[in-house]
Amino acid sequence: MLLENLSSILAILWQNKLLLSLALIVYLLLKQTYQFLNSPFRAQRIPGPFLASFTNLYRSYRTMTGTWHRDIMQLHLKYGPVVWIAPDEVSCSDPYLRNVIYGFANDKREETFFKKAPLYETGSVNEDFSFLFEREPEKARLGKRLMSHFYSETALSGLEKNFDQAVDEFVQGIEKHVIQPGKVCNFTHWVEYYIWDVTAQIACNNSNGFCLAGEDHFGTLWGIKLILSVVGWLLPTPQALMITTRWIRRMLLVYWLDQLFYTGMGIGEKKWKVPLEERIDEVRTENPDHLLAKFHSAQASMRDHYPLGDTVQGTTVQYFNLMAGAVGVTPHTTITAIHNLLKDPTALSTVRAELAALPKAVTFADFIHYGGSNKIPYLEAVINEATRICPAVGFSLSRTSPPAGCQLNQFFIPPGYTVGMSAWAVNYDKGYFGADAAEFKPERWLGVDEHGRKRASKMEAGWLSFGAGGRVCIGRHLAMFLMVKLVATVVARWELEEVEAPKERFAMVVEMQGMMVKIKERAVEG
Ligand code: HEM
Repeated sequence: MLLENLSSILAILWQNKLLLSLALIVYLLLKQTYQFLNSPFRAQRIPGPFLASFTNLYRSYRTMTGTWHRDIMQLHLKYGPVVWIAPDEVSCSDPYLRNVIYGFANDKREETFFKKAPLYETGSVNEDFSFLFEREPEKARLGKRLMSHFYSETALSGLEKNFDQAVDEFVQGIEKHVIQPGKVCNFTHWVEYYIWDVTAQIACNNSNGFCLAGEDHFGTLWGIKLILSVVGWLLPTPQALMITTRWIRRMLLVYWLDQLFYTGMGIGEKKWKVPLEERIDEVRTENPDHLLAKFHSAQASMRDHYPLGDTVQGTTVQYFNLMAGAVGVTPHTTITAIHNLLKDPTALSTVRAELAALPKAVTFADFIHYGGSNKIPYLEAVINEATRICPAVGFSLSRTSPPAGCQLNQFFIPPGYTVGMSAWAVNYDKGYFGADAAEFKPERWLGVDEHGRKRASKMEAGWLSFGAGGRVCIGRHLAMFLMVKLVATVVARWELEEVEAPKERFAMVVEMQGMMVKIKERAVEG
């Protein structure tokens, strides 16, 4: 009887599409209302905008408009350090709570360890290990043990000639295509060309020639941005995971993914004629010291944990992680550093004086901390400050509240709910970084404070630009290397006149789009 009634209701709804849509809307409203009324966040009166506590659409809409990184700062200014930002998620901005959420995993910490939230799965497109999107702490630890040392200062220093080759090509490219009277160029694009060229250099010992040509071959850079934007838009939308599988997501992006790998491995437009596996074998056999060969050789050790994955896909996932971090993220911090130096003539001349005191162009040995002596502390402070003031990873680093739940100030977050921090909200905290937290001030990274503690250590213990704890960015040394070489070259050689300031746009990364400049040779005294 019940079944008969139900099937006749369904039949009526199916015949009347308007009624069906209305029924769906009523169902969703009832579900959201039930979830809202029973939320532990409501019971504890965690503050936040009503719409955000009721529906994910609030955050999705703000993400699509490209302003979420600034919106979340405003929410914290208005509502305090813990804010209800989505039906099952709170955001926290208090730097002192950073180590509660982003600790290290170990066997004894299962009850209190915060795993990456399910939304990270949105970026997973196959069965292989991905640093960025893996949620299981044990697997992430394995990946770090096997592969993060590829990105250590020492390992990267061994590839310095590849960085220098890309810098040379950048200089040649700017001299050939840009330095002409009155010519205005999109400098954001040029920094992207340089970082893409370095990436291909250190992974494949291959000169991709973007800088020499002064253009993005085959829409490759556009492809990386497209992939990151799509993933960024889908991250705050849990429905994306309900209606897609890894396979569907891969099929949606496969053209652009393959384009990236083939271009990175130096065969661009001939790509469909050469099987990916063959090309990887060629490149890694010829260049065993470069990153692609290392990604490939680590695959055998991953197989016990990823029996469904395979060596070619596993290698390309590592290459994608490198491209996303380097080409997707680092240009925008570099642009922030240069933009702020142009606005601050004193800082610019301090950097120039520091570089002029070096016997030759800056080398990694001039500034690495491990076993090295830092000869360019001010330039390093400029880059750190740019990374603090404009954290290019703009989304909340969401985690799942652990089996024991967690205490965030006066609020208890039960297990299974999502908690996260946005570097934009954390890095501007006046209580931690000072009343001038919103200002670009490299000096805050230098010297010691009134208690004799290194200022840089305090900054690093509070900021969130590279994440924190067990899932901290593995590419931060690479990012520094990329930025130091480029910023040093630009400010030492040329005068830049900013014709149009860069414009911020949030997708997953906060891009600094369209910094338009005129460039001319610099007259150096003596
Ligand atoms: C200025 C440049 C960069 C910034 C601001 C940055 C920022 C971040 C942040 C905030 C995280 C933490 C994500 C999370 O907890 O969910 C992260 C993770 C990561 N970054 Fe970076 N990154 C940068 C450059 C790079 C580069 C050059 C690479 C290249 C290898 C890279 C690779 C990664 C990877 C693979 C992870 C995931 C680590 C894990 O979850 O275990 N990043 N990055």
